[in-house]
Amino acid sequence: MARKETTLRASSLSKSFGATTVLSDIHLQLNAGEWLGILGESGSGKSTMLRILGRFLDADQGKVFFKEVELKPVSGELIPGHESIRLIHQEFELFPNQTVQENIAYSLRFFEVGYRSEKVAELLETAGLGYVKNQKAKLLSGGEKQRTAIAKALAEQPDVLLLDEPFAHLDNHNRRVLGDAIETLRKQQKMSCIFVTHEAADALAWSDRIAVLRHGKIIQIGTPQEVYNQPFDSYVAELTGDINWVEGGKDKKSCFIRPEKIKPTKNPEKSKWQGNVQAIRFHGNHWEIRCSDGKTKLSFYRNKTDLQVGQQVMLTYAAKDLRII
Ligand SMILES: Nc1ncnc2c1ncn2[C@@H]1O[C@H](COP(=O)(O)OP(=O)(O)OP(=O)(O)O)[C@@H](O)[C@H]1O
Repeated sequence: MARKETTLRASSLSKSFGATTVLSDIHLQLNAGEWLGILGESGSGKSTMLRILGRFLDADQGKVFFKEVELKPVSGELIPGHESIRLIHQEFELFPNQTVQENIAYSLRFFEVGYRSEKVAELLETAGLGYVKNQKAKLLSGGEKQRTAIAKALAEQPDVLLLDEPFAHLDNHNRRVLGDAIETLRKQQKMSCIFVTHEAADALAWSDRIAVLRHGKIIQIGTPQEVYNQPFDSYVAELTGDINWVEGGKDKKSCFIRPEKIKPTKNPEKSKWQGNVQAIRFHGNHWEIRCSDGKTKLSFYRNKTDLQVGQQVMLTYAAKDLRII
């Protein structure tokens, strides 16, 4: 099997601010064309890691390689960053008094006029920005600013795009528009991308692989399916989705089942658990039904339901869907 080409690689990175260790022994590899999500809670060190990978901040220890060439320290240099790596901060860095298309065109200023116009038009179209192309950047909404910043960065055709919370503060619709835009542009330009997020749903939906960061350490790296279905520990299990802890493991948090794997049954022979409905919540595309037998709580999802609060219910699940950590 052909070996995957690595665009960015971090080896044993550590970083402290004063007495606080923010990153500790980070090993990471970004494959060519890959979309890697860094999932972690606020303060886990995500932005610090991106700044080191983008060569905006030096690690105390460890090395970063771009296409297996070690990046030089940034301290003491006038211009931070790297020509093939673009970091988009939460603050976007647009020219506020220039229009959307002028912002994007700026990244292409060294190219011939015809090519530049063609490329700007293409990026406006893919990023869904045609309707605001003549709007000054300072007048854009958060989602439009975010898309303009990404289109501007992509105009430079970087090998690696680093995105700091790209979906933060966006409603569902804009989240989808932005995600689709990045995905299309990324495929067209064969770019690799690392994005950080504290939202498990975004990491699961957009990543080829997810690295889970906790207190500055990567505790698991895997495909979204691996991280969701075979979490390394109870922290990852709870971070990545709703969970029911059930008996069967070595302690209270070692055996679990996801709510979508449980269903109600009317057949006592199939029943694995019996309790009463405590609450029913509507989530748009499914109902969440929370039950209790006085000792344990179990919740499950249904597309439709005629259950009532207080009603007795028997639940069943397949033994293969129980996960032991
Ligand atoms: N320049 C700095 N000086 C001192 N402490 C810092 C500095 N930059 C970051 N920190 C601290 O390092 C820790 C990690 O910060 P970082 O911004 O990397 O976390 P994060 O996971 O990106 O958080 P968030 O999701 O809230 O943005 C925090 O406790 C933060 O206060």
